[in-house]
Amino acid sequence: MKRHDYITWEEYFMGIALLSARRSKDPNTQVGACIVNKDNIILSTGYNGMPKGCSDDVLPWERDGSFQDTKYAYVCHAELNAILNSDGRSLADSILYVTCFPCNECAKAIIQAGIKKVVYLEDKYPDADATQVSRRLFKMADITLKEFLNPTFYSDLSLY
Ligand SMILES: Nc1ccn([C@H]2C[C@H](O)[C@@H](COP(=O)(O)O)O2)c(=O)n1
Ligand SMILES: [Zn+2]
Repeated sequence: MKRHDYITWEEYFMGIALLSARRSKDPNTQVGACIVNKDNIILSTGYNGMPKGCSDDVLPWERDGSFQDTKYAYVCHAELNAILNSDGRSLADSILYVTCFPCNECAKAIIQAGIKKVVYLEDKYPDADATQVSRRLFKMADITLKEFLNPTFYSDLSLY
């Protein structure tokens, strides 16, 4: 008889997003993303990090300071990296699994890429302007938003 306690597709893809986040060098917030098509095939993954060829030993990881001296000016977000890592595969009607709610810049890229659903784990900055703008854009663009809720699964895996 087959086993029945296997993980769901959602748990599997969010698990991959969580594992991707562990590649991030960001000392404060590690974010991972996984994009999947309607046949449950993984199209791409990504995590937040400095652009290719730009040393993450040289660029700043600080949160505070002048624009040029903080990470925010340089870091590529996990969602954008996942979109750019898709290597020409169509992302039309795909689903994005991401460990942190997308910012407004990523929301624009998500919409333009044709992603139709965003499953997120944590809404870390719910009151931030970037989050409010994202929610507004997702609503207008008819993107489905779903919060992923399954703390037991992740504490079992010690991934989160
Ligand atoms: N949806 C998101 C949100 C944030 N990030 C990245 C950008 C930074 O590397 C980090 C946030 O840093 P914090 O302000 O929390 O110190 O996470 C992302 O990739 N995707
Ligand atoms: Zn973003």
